Amino acid sequence: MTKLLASVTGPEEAELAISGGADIIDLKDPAAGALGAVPPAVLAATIAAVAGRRPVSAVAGDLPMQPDLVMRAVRERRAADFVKIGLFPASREERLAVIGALAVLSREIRLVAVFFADGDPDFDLLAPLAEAGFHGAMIDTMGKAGGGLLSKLAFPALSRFVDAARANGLVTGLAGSLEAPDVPRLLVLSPDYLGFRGALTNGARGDALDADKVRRIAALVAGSGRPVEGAGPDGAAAPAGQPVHDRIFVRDFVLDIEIGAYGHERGRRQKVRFSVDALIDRIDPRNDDIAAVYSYDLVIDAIRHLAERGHTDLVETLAVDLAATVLSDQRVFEVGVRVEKLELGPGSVGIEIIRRRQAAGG
Ligand SMILES: O=C[C@H](O)COP(=O)(O)O
Repeated sequence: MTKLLASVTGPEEAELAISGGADIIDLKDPAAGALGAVPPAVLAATIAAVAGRRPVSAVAGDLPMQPDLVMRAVRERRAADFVKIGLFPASREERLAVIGALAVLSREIRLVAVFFADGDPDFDLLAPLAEAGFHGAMIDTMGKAGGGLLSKLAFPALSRFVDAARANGLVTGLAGSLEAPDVPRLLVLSPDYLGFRGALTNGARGDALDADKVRRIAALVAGSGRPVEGAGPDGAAAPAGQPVHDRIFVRDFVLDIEIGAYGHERGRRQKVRFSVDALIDRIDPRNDDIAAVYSYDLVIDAIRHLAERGHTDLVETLAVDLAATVLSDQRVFEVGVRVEKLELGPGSVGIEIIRRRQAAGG
């Protein structure tokens, strides 16, 4: 299950984060950069205040890729349960030198490497990180303006990161100006944790933490916040004679995809148009919560994911796989998928399928 990592500035905010439901207390000075470090004394005070109720992580700081500097910063924070080290922009050799030097500390300190979506992330470093004994790897953003993680790294790339990190035995985390609507989308990837700072305050990243904001994000990460009390299993009860389901749709979504059974269709991409209609539980007007709805974002992410998985011979396969992904969300009752190839003639050719959730036990 995905956990909530909350970045805090010290003992007081740690207390708020714990009361709001955070699973990991991550010490950071937001005013000092993406991975701005707090002094070791603040780390010690926070560890004492948290008193083992939650794991505490500390960041090493926004440091250049110089082994001596990074080693010193990590050693100073060895009291933390995890120390996060940013893989800031540098040559591969420079980053490898830092990773190699840290191997000696990985026996006594759980190290987590932080890639930056907007800082030349090199996922080929996941294997060297695992060899050096790192405990985990996460992605964050260096810049905190101009959009969050999903605007800086596409969903398929994030999916590849989570899969590759896991294949290397690393714990995985995603962060970077994440907002509430990002949570259900990223939960699809089942990262070990999602990290937040900005969304846990009442304003900017540097403002004070707000326990209610933590609570809301914690509920989303836990996958709760679905129908409100008394709404019944299908959301708001439908008045007699009215439909019990609503429909969300994505229409005419065109992507370039490697598809086709003919030889001339291999090794190239062609335009494919997707339209999806999903019947979902009737929307409950009392529950204005992103967690309560099955969002079209989830459909779009699923389409993009399919488009990046490599060559597929048949549109039928794409349609069936997309329908299965959409239906795998318990909030979807029935799905219609239309997949059309657009470059085989003056019109379009393709397939349209409808799939319905099997009744429980059926
Ligand atoms: O480790 C998580 C970060 O502190 C995320 O901060 P942010 O949500 O403000 O980008």
